[in-house]
Amino acid sequence: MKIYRIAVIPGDGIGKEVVPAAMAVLDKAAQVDGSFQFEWATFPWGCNYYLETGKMMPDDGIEILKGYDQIFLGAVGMPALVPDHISLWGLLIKIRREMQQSINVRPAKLLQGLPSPLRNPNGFDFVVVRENSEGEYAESGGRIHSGQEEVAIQNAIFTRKGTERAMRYAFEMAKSRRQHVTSATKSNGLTYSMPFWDEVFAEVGRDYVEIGQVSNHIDALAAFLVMKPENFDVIVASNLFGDILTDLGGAIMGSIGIAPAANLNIERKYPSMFEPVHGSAPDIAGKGIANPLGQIWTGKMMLDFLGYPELGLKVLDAIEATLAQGIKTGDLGGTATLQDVTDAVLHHLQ
Ligand SMILES: NC(=O)C1=CN([C@@H]2O[C@H](COP(=O)(O)OP(=O)(O)OC[C@H]3O[C@@H](n4cnc5c(N)ncnc54)[C@H](O)[C@@H]3O)[C@@H](O)[C@H]2O)C=CC1
Ligand SMILES: CC(=O)C(=O)O
Ligand SMILES: [K+]
Ligand SMILES: [Mn+2]
Repeated sequence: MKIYRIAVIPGDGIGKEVVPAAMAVLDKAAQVDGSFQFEWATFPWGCNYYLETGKMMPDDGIEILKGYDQIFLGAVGMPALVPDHISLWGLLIKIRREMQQSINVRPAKLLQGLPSPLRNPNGFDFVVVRENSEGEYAESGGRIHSGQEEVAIQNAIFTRKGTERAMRYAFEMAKSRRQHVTSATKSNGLTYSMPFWDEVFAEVGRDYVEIGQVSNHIDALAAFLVMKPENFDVIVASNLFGDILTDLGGAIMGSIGIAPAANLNIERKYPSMFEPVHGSAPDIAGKGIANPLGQIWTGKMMLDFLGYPELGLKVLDAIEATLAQGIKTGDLGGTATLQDVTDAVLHHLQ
């Protein structure tokens, strides 16, 4: 029997609730398949750990994680007690960087059984390929002076290597989808990074003449996702633009609580990390009412990456069957608890 050793980091807030729910679904999926099992190792890293030790994870945390096949993470952040830039950069973004998880794949589509808040969702089905290692999220800059004289500088870093890597990944993905890539730009406002981004998109695009290719400014693109989301297939975006577009992707599905994501080390040299789009949702944490579907769909993406796409589809079918039954948490307008939804998914997964 094949064993997958998965490092689990529930993290903070609702991460602690949705992760065990998704683990139960993944264990059931493994049972349905019958050829493999998960062996979970849970690490209590996050903001409570920080409040006790002064660190979000131990100094050898990255080395520990390298010993596992993949990482399954919930969410990080306890903004009332730990500043967000400390908590996220000390754990989530640190893992993304040090494990060279350079691509963040975030699908969004109209689900069976879940009406979109859009009047005309037109069966939209797109994937955002978010550059995940650089761009606007760069530890480059500083703060000087204080009071009225204070200055803050935040640099964005775009390398040819990182930019090209994200774009090639997007074009390759489009080959097995609907043959179209949209690039999110803002070259009318950002005078260095985005003209460079556009040039690299045009260059890489020449290797994929059979794939449709369009650039949209990020502001217009955000509006198009609301007005005609069906026009998009693969969207390639920088780190910040991709971050914003994918909360929007969740919202037009029905809730950011269902949006999944995968931080991929595409070279498969280090573990990849599977964590949903949403954060730790402090406003609803600890009540048992968080939507576990984003974390469960994220688990489906881990199954895909491990080489079980048909099993992954069964998980997505079970999610849709649950929604079609009307078993929905409060973010989707329902009254079901996290446990009700998880039980229904487990029931439908046969
Ligand atoms: N990848 C990560 O670990 C992320 C962490 N964060 C962190 O999470 C904390 C809260 O950030 P926010 O900006 O409030 O974003 P958030 O995604 O945690 O929450 C935004 C809104 O969506 C709702 N929501 C999110 N997930 C839900 C779910 N599964 N079920 C039902 N409702 C859900 C929340 O209740 C809240 O009203 C901060 O510390 C932030 O830095 C934020 C985004 C991503
Ligand atoms: C940090 C964050 O919001 C994200 O990676 O989606
Ligand atoms: K998350
Ligand atoms: Mn985000």
